[in-house]
Amino acid sequence: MPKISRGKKKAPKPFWQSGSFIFCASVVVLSIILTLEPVAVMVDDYFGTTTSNRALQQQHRRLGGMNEAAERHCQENPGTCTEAPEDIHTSFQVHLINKSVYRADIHWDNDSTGQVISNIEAGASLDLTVFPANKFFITRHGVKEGLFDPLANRPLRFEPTKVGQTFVIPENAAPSDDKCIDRFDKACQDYAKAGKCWEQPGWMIVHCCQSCNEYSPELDAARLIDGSVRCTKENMNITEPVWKPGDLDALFTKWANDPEFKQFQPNVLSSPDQFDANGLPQPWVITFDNFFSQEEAQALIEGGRMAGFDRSTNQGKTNDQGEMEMVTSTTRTSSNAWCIGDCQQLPGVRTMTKRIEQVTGIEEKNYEPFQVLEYQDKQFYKMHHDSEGRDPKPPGNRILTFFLYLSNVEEGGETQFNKLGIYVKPKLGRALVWPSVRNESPDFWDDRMYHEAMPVVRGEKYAANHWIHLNDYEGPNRWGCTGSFA
Ligand SMILES: O=C(O)CCC(=O)C(=O)O
Ligand SMILES: [Fe+2]
Repeated sequence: MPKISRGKKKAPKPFWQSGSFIFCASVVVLSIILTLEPVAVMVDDYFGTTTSNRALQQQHRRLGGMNEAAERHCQENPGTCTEAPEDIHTSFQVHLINKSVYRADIHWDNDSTGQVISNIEAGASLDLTVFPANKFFITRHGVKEGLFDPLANRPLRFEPTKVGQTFVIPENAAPSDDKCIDRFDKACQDYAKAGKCWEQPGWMIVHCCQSCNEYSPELDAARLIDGSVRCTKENMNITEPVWKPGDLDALFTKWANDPEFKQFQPNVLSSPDQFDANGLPQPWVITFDNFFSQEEAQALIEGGRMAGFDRSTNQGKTNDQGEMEMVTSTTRTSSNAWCIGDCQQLPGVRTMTKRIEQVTGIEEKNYEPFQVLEYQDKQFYKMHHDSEGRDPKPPGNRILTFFLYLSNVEEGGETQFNKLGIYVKPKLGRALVWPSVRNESPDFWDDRMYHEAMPVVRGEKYAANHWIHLNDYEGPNRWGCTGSFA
């Protein structure tokens, strides 16, 4: 199911609720009960040859009710529960070689929007375990932009039929020159017919341009597919930024001094009253040590689980359609989930956002959805900045980070501001707040605000980011103009 930005949409029936899946799951369970030894051997075999698929696993877990053994089999053998094979032993291995210059994702074609089962580096090869009738398609890594066979001008697809087959992503495979195409045949037609092109224009234009042209011609998807045409500030109605010079200082000063904020236990860790070695005023960093309840923290953690925690990614290059490639991060080993859809509606999540709106005076439309973070043993996030010099995208720079510690951590997991020498210990209920821009120029970053998450030494760390932008974020996000569809 696609992550259509921030809105709600009726999900297509997942495959594990289909008759064929139930049949498949029953076969797995029965095989395990009746012939424990061979099935165990077979599953062991699979471990070495397939990449476990966390997203799939989490979807299964979220939906619940699935037999544990069947669930494990299907998780560890991505793509194997798509069709009802007559006999579970009919699975077989095929070989995939990537001669292209692109790192590619392999999607199991589920007749919807596909399910990533593995990825393959440029120049690498891979063994895949598949079942008869499984179909696959290939995209650039991290976005669903299909790789095409340029000679045939067709998306690259493969449909294994026998053991040992080798499939090749050719040297000159590349995204199609024609950008106004449907990335998914049936799903695009179905969504466009159901009026989704206007409901979720960004996702639909980028993924289903051809169908939007056909079913909602007045949207003019063929023109808007070009990110530089679609995402202008004029089109996005971006007018007044939420902060003018001086507003940043005024807000933090109020937090530090006004009695109405005492209930949140403000604690100033750095402020312009202090001076650095060059005699320059220091930036603001503040904690509110009693900002939210345990129930609210739990709501965000649960919401994160509902949305599905995935290994954290960074944003990579932007393509012509305005999508940013998601690149698995090496500087960040944690997992995160975007609190969208049902998560966003949880009462504890609503009250948290409302409180942040109240204390900042900035409306929710300028916020990214909560990003919930999960750090297990030894996981970290190396030094980085939450914003960039001058962010040219319509929402503009992230101006403020509201960072919420959703758990206590036995040891480690501090947030360190590398240039300021400040360490903040995780504590349930504590909010750490800092600006990413300068008081005198809120559209430009403050390069002193580099920070990092120290490795968790003992225990687990849960936390959440609420990033606030200078301009409206919600509108540009709906139109696919923020670089991603989270
Ligand atoms: O986990 C932390 O302490 C900081 C995380 C962070 O900086 C981020 O997610 O951008
Ligand atoms: Fe950060």
